Formats: sequence, C-alpha cells, structure tokens
Amino acid sequence: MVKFEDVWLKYRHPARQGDAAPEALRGISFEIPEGGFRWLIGPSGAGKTSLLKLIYLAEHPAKGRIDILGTEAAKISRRDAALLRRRIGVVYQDFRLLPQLSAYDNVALPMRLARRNETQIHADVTEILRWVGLENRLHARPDELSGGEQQRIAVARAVVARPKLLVADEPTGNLDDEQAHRLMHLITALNRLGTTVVVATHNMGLVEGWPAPRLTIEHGKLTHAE
Ligand SMILES: Nc1ncnc2c1ncn2[C@@H]1O[C@H](COP(=O)(O)OP(=O)(O)OP(=O)(O)O)[C@@H](O)[C@H]1O
Repeated sequence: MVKFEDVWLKYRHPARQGDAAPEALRGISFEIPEGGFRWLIGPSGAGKTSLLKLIYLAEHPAKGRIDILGTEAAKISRRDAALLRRRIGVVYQDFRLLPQLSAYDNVALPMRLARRNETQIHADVTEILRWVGLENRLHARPDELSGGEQQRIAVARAVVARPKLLVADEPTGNLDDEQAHRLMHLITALNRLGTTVVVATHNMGLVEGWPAPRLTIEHGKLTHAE
C-alpha cells in the first residue's frame, strides 16, 4: 500500500550548491499495509513533512524505491500521477485552502474533480462540515475563518471524497483538545472503512490517546518503525 525501500531525499538549496546540501531523509524503509494507520512522530526539522511529501508525490527521492497504492512512484507518468493524487487526501500543515472559494466550495473541490453529481456533493459536504462543527460557516471564505476553523476545513476537504490514502501533517496543530479528539474520531472512522492513514504530529497527548503503530524519525533517519 505504502512502501519505502532505502529512500533518500535531498533538497536543492539555491544558496548551498550540489553536494554541500544535507539530505533531508536518509535510507528510509518501512511498509504500511492497506487499511493501516501510522503515527509519524519526531522533533521539529526531523523530516516528517518531507516524508509525507514523498508519499503524496510532491517530491522525488534522490535514491530508493517508493510504492504508493500499488504503483511504483518512479515509473508513473504525469497523467497517472495526477489520477493517483486524486485517491490521496492531504491535510497540509499550512492548510492551502483556496482563498477565493467559500468553505463549502473548498470542501467540495475533490468531489467536483472526481465528477460526482451535485446532489451527492451537497449531501457529503454538508455532512462533513457538520462533523467538524462548521455547518454555520458554509459561505465564509478562508480569510474570514480562524486558524482552527481553517484547519477543520482542510481536514474536511481531505476526507470528503473518501480517499484510499489519507496523509495529514499536524492536522490538530491549531485545535483545542476537544476538537482534536473529534477530528481523530473522524479520521479513525475513515480508517475503519478501509482508508490507509498517516498522521504526522508533535502532539504526544493525542498519540497516547489513540494508540496505533508509530514511525519515529530523527535527523532524517527512521529510528523506530512499528
Ligand atoms: N523545500 C525545502 N528546501 C530545502 N530544505 C528543506 C525544504 N523543506 C524542508 N527542508 C529541510 O529538510 C529538513 C526536514 O524538514 P521537514 O519540514 O521535513 O521537518 P519536519 O519534521 O516536518 O519539521 P516540523 O515538525 O517543524 O514541521 C529540515 O532540515 C528542513 O530545513
């Protein structure tokens, strides 16, 4: 489902040329079976976001092999990569909501890309917005919402089309404890329906409250994998 074999990632730093740039990820190997759930933990700068970017095909490894949803990432065409991406829900650390669209239209976007009909879209989008407690803010644009509200919209957008794989980067960073646990109920419900899930977080209280296997990353290396 998600498989990394000796994966290395090196960013090109414009200011630090070529080989002088340090590797962000070094020799990463792990496997998450279909329908699995993994916490991705580790200190700030350890490489969590970098690893997630490789999973959702936003970066390419310098070395190693990555398989996502049964496809070898290096062998995929741009067109197939775009199709594969539609089966992956992503909660970005910085949300990446479209500023000109309402909360409703931001959440509807993946369903419209998947060409679902508007009746289905309306039913699913209103249900998910109710789940995240934002049924009264359907028409608000992102700049009219608080950081926590924007984060809940970002999670709703990532899960609404029931992706095969959900990748979430610190999805509860702006939320209070009650909201964070509510979102974890949503994410684990999706996981029980068969979605494979990876959640990166610093929130060890949350990790301890929702026991699941962990991937621990430190200085670009996987130090512990369950
Ligand atoms: N686009 C980039 N270009 C160059 N270096 C980068 C880039 N993105 C991240 N890095 C570097 O890669 C390393 C890992 O960063 P990454 O964002 O993956 O860490 P993280 O564990 O997600 O941190 P945090 O918990 O603070 O979000 C860091 O040294 C960072 O400076």
